[in-house]
Amino acid sequence: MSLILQGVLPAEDVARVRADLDGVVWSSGKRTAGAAARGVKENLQADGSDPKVRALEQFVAEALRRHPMFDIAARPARVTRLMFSRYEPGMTYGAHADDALMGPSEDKLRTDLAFTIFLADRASYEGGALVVTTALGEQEIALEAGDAILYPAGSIHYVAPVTRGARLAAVGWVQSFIADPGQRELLFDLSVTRARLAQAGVAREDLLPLDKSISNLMRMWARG
Ligand SMILES: O=C(O)CCC(=O)C(=O)O
Ligand SMILES: [Fe+2]
Repeated sequence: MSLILQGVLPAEDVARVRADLDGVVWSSGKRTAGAAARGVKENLQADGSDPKVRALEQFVAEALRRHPMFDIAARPARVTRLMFSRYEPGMTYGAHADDALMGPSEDKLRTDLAFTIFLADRASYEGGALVVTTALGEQEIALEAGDAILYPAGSIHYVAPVTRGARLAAVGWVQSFIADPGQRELLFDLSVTRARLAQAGVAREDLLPLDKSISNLMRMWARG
């Protein structure tokens, strides 16, 4: 399941992140690419060892975790560090599926879901859509600054070449408590329905059997 998360960062926070990123060192994205992706990855990445970049990563990661849909869509057990990427005209990231395991060798996590938080104003660049292959064909995702997409890390996807301006984004990966996408979608549907029923005024005690089912399915399926 893929999901758009609207308004992960409000406009003023996007502006702040962008201003701070203006002053950092950018180097070839090939340094952080897995073996399979190295040949097709042509972008720039902010230097993750810079404390200023690290602070920005944390700021953006906290905003993502606070988004009301992130938790029920991803059921995150662990999240990688974020990477800030920049694509200037001619830059692209060719078709690939993400590595199944990421992180330092002693502490790898399984990448169930990938996310991209778009940071550049949509009108400020051309090209640069994230294109994800789904059962229904290719889906092009180019969102407003501050919005994010959550999608299966195991899908084939690419970033279309940028033809004008600069595409700026933060990307990262999630290991979900619910590894199976079908089970995760089922829990998502139940949680969304629960929220809608509560909003429509259904009494708390009448929602208890549904709450019990959601938490017992979680208990049945969750693996840390
Ligand atoms: O920038 C994006 O939208 C996706 C980048 C990507 O596919 C990756 O870093 O593996
Ligand atoms: Fe990727």
